[in-house]
Amino acid sequence: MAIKTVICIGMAGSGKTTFMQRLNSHLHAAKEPPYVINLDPAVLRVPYGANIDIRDSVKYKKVMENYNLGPNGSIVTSLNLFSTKIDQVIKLVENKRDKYEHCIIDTPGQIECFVWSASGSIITESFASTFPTVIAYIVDTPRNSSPSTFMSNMLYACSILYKTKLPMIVVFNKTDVCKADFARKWMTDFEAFQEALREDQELNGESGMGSGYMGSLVNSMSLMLEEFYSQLDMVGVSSYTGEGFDDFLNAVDNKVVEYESYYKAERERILKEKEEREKAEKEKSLEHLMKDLGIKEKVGLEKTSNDDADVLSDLEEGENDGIILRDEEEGIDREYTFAGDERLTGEINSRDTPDLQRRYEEALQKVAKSASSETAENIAKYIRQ
Ligand SMILES: Nc1nc2c(ncn2[C@@H]2O[C@H](COP(=O)(O)OP(=O)(O)OP(=O)(O)O)[C@@H](O)[C@H]2O)c(=O)[nH]1
Repeated sequence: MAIKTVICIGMAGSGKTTFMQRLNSHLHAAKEPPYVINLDPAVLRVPYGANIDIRDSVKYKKVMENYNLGPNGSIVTSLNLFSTKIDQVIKLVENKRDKYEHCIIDTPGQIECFVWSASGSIITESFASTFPTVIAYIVDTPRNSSPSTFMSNMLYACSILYKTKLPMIVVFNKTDVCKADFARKWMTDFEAFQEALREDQELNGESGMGSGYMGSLVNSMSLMLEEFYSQLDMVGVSSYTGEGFDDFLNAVDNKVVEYESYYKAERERILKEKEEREKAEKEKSLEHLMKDLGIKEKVGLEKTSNDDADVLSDLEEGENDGIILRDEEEGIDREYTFAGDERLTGEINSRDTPDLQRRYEEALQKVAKSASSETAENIAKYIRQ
């Protein structure tokens, strides 16, 4: 049986980590313990037992020092370094398919570092192409009770939905402080949202968010979001009390069915199209090259392909698979770490290893796009010159 994967994404402070902790204990109580992954390299304390923790592999502070980066740059670089090993992570999770029903993943609080980075896409894609994967978008309910903040958050969720092309559940967290009924109403009844906007304007006058330019922008945006809302499931939960977690798990099951029946086929179609486009481009570039060289027959086209280029991973399969003890006591044995791979941990200075930067960039490039068409284009350009 395929492991259902839930990737938790949300604005800083929305309660992702607390949600993960509660979900973990909820599944433990139901005798279905999940496989847990932490992808936040900057978090100080992980209050749940993680089976895979990025902090074991990449030392966030060392990356900051060695690469002269600020906090966000270091998070992105740590994720980049980690993503070069994602195939091994996927293999590990795959090997657990008989033991676990769910795999839950926590992501960095700096949402853009994950959602809009190349490594974030690589990690998400890798999971989504192997397991039925669902995005849980965590929202801080009390902070989103004003129509304009709500709208901004929904627009962000919308961009994530269209970026990842994965089924999404909007999780209104902290319902112990503020119930999520208003959100459900706003998402299903356009008139109710308009009414809330009007009330906001009356209450706050010109200084209110529902007034002036902002008001008309939010108004027209809410029309556009109707289509987006129709693709979503929403649940209200409290990570403090555990309220709503059964609903959340039901929503995950619904979305997994949706993933299998719609998203999977759609993803495969997009990937196939992309592959065909790249193949056509590659052949076109090679044809140019042959023309420039004055060779008439298209000899050895396959040979010039870079398909056999070095694989990302330079660790042998199975290497470092041993159980490693972590910094703090979490009551669970971590199953995987890249500790010992100095390039990842940042234990050594990049200046001492001149090829470090190059290998890192190469690895990313190989994943990001097919190198072969680019190589052919470069050769053709060079010869034309
Ligand atoms: N009342 C209430 N507070 C909550 C709930 N969930 C989280 N919090 C609080 O919200 C704050 C942020 O929670 P975190 O779990 O650290 O949020 P996060 O999204 O992981 O934070 P970053 O990783 O820093 O972005 C903490 O003070 C939590 O105690 C909840 O269900 N109810």
